[in-house]
Amino acid sequence: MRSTVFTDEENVMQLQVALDVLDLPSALTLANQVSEHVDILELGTPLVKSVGIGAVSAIKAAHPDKLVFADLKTADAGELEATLAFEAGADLITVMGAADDDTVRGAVSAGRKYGKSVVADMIAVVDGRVERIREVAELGVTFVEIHAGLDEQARPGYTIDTLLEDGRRAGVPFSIAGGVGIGTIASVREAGATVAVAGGAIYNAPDPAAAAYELKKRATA
Ligand SMILES: O=C([C@H](O)CO)[C@H](O)[C@H](O)COP(=O)(O)O
Repeated sequence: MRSTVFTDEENVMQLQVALDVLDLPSALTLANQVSEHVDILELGTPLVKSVGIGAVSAIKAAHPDKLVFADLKTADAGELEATLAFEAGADLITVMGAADDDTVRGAVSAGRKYGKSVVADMIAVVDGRVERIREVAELGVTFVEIHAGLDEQARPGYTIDTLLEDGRRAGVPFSIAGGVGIGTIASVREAGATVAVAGGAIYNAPDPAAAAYELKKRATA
């Protein structure tokens, strides 16, 4: 694996907020509310699709001191899509871990060109997930995101535990996404995650700033 813009400083787990809103004013408002308590501002996939890649530039311009993560979930044309986001100001982008190896390689190649980071999103890779995590790590991604998407989370009986178990087994740097909240973030840290991703636990909270503050406290405890 290769670390570029992203640095795992002093092995302290970082907190990433997923701005899963659908318009730029709402994204900017939420980012302003929570930025002091988070390390990484993520433009969720629906936001990028709704607003366009210009949303990345707007968030970066408003928060130049934060890492900006464009959750592209690229499934094809890895170099092209990663380049679009890096040119727009993204510090990290996602490529699907389930994508063709050449798609992952293309995104990694763009990351190297721009000195930015590529994260492999393992959403929908369930069987053989640990093996695929190791393969994409070999392809040069900065870290993997072990992720249960919103649809998987909505199924009865969902727990974060299998994500954590695969993170422990994989032996490569990883983030966890999929219902991270006050009740689970300590277990994410204990599993050894580099980054905890929280969306709904922050944007659905009555006070998003307070929720981000509490998560950050537990992320670093
Ligand atoms: O990536 C996400 C999802 O696939 C929608 O694009 C979410 O941002 C990610 O799952 C984090 O959100 P929560 O699960 O609500 O914490």
